[in-house]
Amino acid sequence: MITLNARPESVDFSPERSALIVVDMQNAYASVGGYLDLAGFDVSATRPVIENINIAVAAARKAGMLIIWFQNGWDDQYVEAGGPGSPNYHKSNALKTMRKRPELQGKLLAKGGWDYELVEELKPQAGDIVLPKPRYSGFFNTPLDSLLRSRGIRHLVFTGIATNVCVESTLRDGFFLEYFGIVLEDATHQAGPAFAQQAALFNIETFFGWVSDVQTFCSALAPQKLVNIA
Ligand SMILES: C/C(=C/NC(N)=O)C(=O)O
Repeated sequence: MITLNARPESVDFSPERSALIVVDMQNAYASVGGYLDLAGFDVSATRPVIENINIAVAAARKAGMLIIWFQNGWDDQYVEAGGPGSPNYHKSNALKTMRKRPELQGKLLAKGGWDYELVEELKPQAGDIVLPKPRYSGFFNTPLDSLLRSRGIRHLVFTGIATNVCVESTLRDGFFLEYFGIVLEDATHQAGPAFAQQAALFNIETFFGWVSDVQTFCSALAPQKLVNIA
């Protein structure tokens, strides 16, 4: 068992029974020219988040944790997005942006396109799981729950974008399914103003889970050996 310093209190977890979840680190959410940028959200501070995710992934992999990469989006005809009968059709800013700018139709969050791809700095490796998801929560219409249950996984460590949308949605659903959710705050970024990040983290640490950071996570997984030089 490893003890991770976190807010509001430390959490004990076993790396073999935990997964590191990387939420939607696609060009859509982290790159200039991607969906969030085109829809008017600020993506200028996402580079350090990508670096921190790489650090957390390397440490988790070394410690024997399962790595799960989510990719949010739909087929290029947007059948999976739902038509006017779906709230997603009305609330998705990607779908709204494409209705406003028809030249983007088929480009935003469409499987097979650049917007849907993971950013080039992040590369899943053999043994990792890459899961497409059609809605904000990674538990909805995906095999996530059975993949986790069949491996005896109880703790989910979250990184990715956006803290206040897909990260929080997935962590909340996980809470209801009896998973322990932990967010590494400096490996996440919000969609919207800075207060959205603060509000999501407040909700998580107060009601649904725990909040820590990448350095603390890495130190917990690979504690430095103390050398007695006296
Ligand atoms: C706003 C948004 C967030 N997605 C996410 N990955 O958190 C969207 O998909 O429209």
